[in-house]
Amino acid sequence: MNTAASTLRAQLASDELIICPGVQDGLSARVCLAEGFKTLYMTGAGTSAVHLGQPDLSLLTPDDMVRTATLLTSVCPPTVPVIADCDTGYGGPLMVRRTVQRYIRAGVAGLHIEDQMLDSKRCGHLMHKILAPVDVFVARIRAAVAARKELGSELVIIARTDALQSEGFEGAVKRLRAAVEAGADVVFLEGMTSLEEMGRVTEVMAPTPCLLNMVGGGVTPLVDGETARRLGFKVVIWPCFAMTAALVAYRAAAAELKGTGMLRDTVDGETGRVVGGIRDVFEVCGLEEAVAFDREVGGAAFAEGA
Ligand SMILES: C[C@](O)(C(=O)O)[C@H](CC(=O)O)C(=O)O
Repeated sequence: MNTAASTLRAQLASDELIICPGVQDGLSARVCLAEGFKTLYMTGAGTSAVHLGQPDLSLLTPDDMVRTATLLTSVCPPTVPVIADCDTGYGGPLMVRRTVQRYIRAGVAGLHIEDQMLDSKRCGHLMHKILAPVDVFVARIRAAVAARKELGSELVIIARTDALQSEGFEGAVKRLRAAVEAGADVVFLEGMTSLEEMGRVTEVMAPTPCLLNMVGGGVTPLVDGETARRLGFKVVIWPCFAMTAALVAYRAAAAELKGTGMLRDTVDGETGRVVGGIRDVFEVCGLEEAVAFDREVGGAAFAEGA
């Protein structure tokens, strides 16, 4: 049987650039599936902002993350793998092992583990990050690799370093090399600040595939898919995609409701349907398929439709 992890491995082995929108809830995932994305990214920042209403500052627990992972994998077919943020692994090697195994059991196909300190961990595009010593980072990667082996999983392990800010390019690359030696499949240099750095990391880390993190309003210049490919990247994540789109839309709708006491429908000129109306939302969430399934297995509740 093809698992999501084996699908992700096949994507990594192909010529295609893997572009992953960042999602943190069922609706944002459904919208991306409908748009035809083949891989999704579960963002910690988005999970923190959307589920907790908190900034990306080490407030997430493994339970928060496993819950989000489970809801995402439950709406994705195994042909659409989910790559999940695993932050620092949330503790020492034993906690990393437990977390990684919970992610595997939740159906996650790939995850990244970083080298910030657990108690001061923050979004990689904020300042004054504090790094864990390299041997602590390597132990996290080794724990993830061992956890994968114990479950006979094909999970893709991505090593992320946040060392660029404090140790410079060479220091960061040293950490990535140590992580690859420990068994990481993909590397992620966080917080790059120039196209030059972006091209250099893929060159020096080859043949290990590199992940590029595109954060709106962050420190890394934003590039399109073609440029990312030309710079040598294999995976690109856009972690803020769903939360940014939601924030902008929430603000506009909140201002309208507050200002006028009502929200006007937007009607699609072609179909006459209300854009974002309740039927639109339910259909993105699989209304038709759910009704058909119920009918096919002999259920009577939706025999006349819904
Ligand atoms: C990739 C990331 O870890 C995430 O949580 O999605 C964040 C993104 C963000 O905070 O905007 C990061 O880059 O640290």
